[in-house]
Amino acid sequence: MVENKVTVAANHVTKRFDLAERQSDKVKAVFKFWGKGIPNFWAVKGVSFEAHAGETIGVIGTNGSGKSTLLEMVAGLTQPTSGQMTINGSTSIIAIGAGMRPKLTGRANIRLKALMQGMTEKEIEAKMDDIIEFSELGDFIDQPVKSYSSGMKSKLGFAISVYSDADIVIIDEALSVGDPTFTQKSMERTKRFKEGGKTIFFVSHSAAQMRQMADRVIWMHYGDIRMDGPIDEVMPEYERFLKHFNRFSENERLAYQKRYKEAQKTFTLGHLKQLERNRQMLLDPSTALKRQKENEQFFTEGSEKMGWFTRIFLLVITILTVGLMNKQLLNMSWANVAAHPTHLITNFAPSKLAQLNQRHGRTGSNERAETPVYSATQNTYTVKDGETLAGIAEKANISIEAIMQANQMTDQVVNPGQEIILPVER
Ligand SMILES: Nc1ncnc2c1ncn2[C@@H]1O[C@H](COP(=O)(O)OP(=O)(O)OP(=O)(O)O)[C@@H](O)[C@H]1O
Repeated sequence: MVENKVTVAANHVTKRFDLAERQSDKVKAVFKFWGKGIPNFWAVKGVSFEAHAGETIGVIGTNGSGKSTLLEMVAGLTQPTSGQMTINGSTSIIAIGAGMRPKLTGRANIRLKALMQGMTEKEIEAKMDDIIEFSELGDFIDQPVKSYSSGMKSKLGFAISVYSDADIVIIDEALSVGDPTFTQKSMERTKRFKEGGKTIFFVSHSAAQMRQMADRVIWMHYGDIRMDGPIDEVMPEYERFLKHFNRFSENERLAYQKRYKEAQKTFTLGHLKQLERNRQMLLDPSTALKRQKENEQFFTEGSEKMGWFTRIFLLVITILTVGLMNKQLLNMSWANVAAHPTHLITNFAPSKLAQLNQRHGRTGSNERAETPVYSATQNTYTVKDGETLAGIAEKANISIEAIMQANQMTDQVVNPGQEIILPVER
């Protein structure tokens, strides 16, 4: 039976955002396998549900509870951090301005979105007039979308989706900004989707719209599913919560939100795994271990999947590469590479590299440089009391410039006890 077909299956799905504000934090985020230092925020904390063909599922929750993040994962616009989101069919999301190119006209956006949803040019041409008529945008269809009001964007998005024939339609608050006549017309159309066996996810803060549209409701609460069930069971509970929440004083409300948001920052996949283990034990202790093993994959994220062996292997490769570059570029011995591992970095400024290239006889035009070539296969020399750079240069029969170049010195000051490189002319 069509109605029993599972179209969406979410299995312990999470979504983590990095709260990295500064650029340096973002650079650190690239090296995630080091793992620490970037504050996390878990917008979705391990949700599981199944949706079927012919179901209209309302998604409710206070602001920031994770509704849009969850549905963006259903639409495939963003990937879960961990867990599994299985989508069985094509998807279409209608959110205010979602997927619209603001600089293109309404008509061009229709064409683009329809192409992305797999329609052929011929199909688009055949449906174009109907889509424009449904959108009620009239002459504005040839104006850039950036000039549209949010209601107009929503009308355009809705009109495109009505004709896209996707199996899973996600309506994320798109009906909250249109005028009542358009909203009513769109709701009627959505009901027809349902009759056609599509799965509809419907987000709205309007209890009346929810009651008119949905037969089942998922209540999102700070990244968790607080309730999932028939509308007659979930809506009264949600309304009771809202009534209670709205009676809070400003301070009580802030404290409540802070407590939950804090839990979203300190959440870990280990914690989720433990909760699931406990749940399995309560359900059936005899199969709990088996289930635990089957579910293991859902509690690791991409970067965590990198085992310790891989991490150590990568570390060794990185050290060897930097060492080899030091040796080749700076002509250092392995002993010197070990003694000055950061030498390459301090030499890496473009001007320094140019100096090095010159030192190695490499010029931009691949010609050999005329200037003497010094090798940093050095003698190191310890500056004695009262010695000057000029005196050392004279004794060693090397120019002051060559010594300064080999040691990246910006002035001629040397101090007793300081180790300097005396380069050898090749
Ligand atoms: N790119 C992002 N980076 C950091 N945090 C984000 C990002 N996107 C969303 N969030 C946070 O994730 C949480 C969930 O956001 P989401 O938009 O999914 O909530 P919502 O339930 O749809 O809210 P609303 O009803 O206001 O639309 C919020 O606390 C939000 O601040």
